[in-house]
Amino acid sequence: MSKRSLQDDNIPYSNHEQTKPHKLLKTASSKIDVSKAQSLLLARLNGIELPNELYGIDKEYNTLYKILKQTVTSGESNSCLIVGNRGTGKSTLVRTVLRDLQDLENEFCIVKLNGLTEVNDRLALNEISRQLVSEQNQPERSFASFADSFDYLLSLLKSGDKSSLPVIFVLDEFDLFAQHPKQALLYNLFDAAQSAQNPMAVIGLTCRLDALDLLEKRVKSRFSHRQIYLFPSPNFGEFLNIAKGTLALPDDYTGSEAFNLDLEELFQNPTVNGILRRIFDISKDIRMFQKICFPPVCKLKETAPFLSAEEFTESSLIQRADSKTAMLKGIALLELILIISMKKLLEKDVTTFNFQMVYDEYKDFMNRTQVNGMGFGMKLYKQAVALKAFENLQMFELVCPVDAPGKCPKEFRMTKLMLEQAQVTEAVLKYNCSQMIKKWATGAS
Ligand SMILES: Nc1ncnc2c1ncn2[C@@H]1O[C@H](COP(=O)(O)OP(=O)(O)OP(=O)(O)O)[C@@H](O)[C@H]1O
Repeated sequence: MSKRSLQDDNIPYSNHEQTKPHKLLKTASSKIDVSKAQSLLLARLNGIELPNELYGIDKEYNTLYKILKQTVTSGESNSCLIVGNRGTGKSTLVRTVLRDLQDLENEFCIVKLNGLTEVNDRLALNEISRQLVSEQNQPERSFASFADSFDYLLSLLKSGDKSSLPVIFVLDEFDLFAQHPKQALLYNLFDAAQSAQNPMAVIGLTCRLDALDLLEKRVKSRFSHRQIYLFPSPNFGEFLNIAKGTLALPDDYTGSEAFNLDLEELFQNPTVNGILRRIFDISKDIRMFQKICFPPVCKLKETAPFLSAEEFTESSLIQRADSKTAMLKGIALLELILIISMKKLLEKDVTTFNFQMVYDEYKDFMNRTQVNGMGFGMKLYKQAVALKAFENLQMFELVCPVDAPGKCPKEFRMTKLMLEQAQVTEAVLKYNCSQMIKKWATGAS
């Protein structure tokens, strides 16, 4: 079960007293089964394997475990909605509870549906029947109509020896099921759960806080109104624990002790800590960190069995590359120079500008470099040519008008740059152009 974070609230990890990994232990027991460890970590990153532990959601775990245990052991029907942002651990929570329930003696069936794939009630019913049929070893059947299908499903639930088997329905992307016409599936499921024909639990997972409001009155009245809320990690310590939990090896893995000690060390590395801090500050989205983990995990090998901080840095830079900066790689030099001119205007607190102002800035730069005799082999383009380049930037939506065109001539229409100054600097530094332009863009000239 989950372990509480030992960190205090809102205290960065680096401020804590940390147990230094024992270098000797690391070298002495570095015999790690790398390919097994790599497969496990990749399975975790892909959401196939569950993490070692759940962090910070003990209460929610207990609530759900209690609800489902009652269904499995005492035959009580129930329904519950788990609400939380993307990546807050809804599926992980449900899967962990279901896994732990399987340790009990009692048998039960699980039916998993997803609103993204079961886009209408007919498909959902076929899927329910398919899963129940395969669970209960009954011959597969095809259905001509919705009614047939639902009748067959109910007969599976009600009749025969197997009728006593509790069924747990897990409805991922629950809000999408509410968009099905008449909400027939939800109505029938909640109705069956409420009328206790057969022990069953209906668990809905959703990101929408207003999911309940999407239900029709007759559906809502059959729902138990139990809701479990999950939130993103409230403090950096917990976020670090979840991130570390994704990469830690279970104790029964060969060399897990050395690997986990090295992991501790890695998380104390200022660069890796900085990457995590940035993700925590921006979005608290653990999946963003997991994306960064793929290349370092893929590069594990017998000769390099530990995760490397350099790989994390490189991978995070690739993940951070945004599409606009990437787009700037392919633009013409004149277009880039116009963008730098706009950046120069932004530096002077001029946030909206027309072509004429941008061209003047460009002309100024060219004159300065020519006068000092430091030309970089580029002549001053005529205004008409520069205007064409400016229009190209508008076409790429890197520059956008601030108001309706009206009768104002093109050169004087006010526009704004759709890039951050940092994005421009980053793009210029990567662009194959003269040092003089780079210096100008970075403010050194
Ligand atoms: N409290 C937690 N403890 C351990 N791991 C967690 C926790 N919360 C999230 N994770 C990890 O974050 C990842 C995303 O979690 P999960 O898939 O359960 O999110 P979700 O809320 O179901 O997202 P979605 O709404 O997109 O389906 C998983 O790899 C999971 O292991």
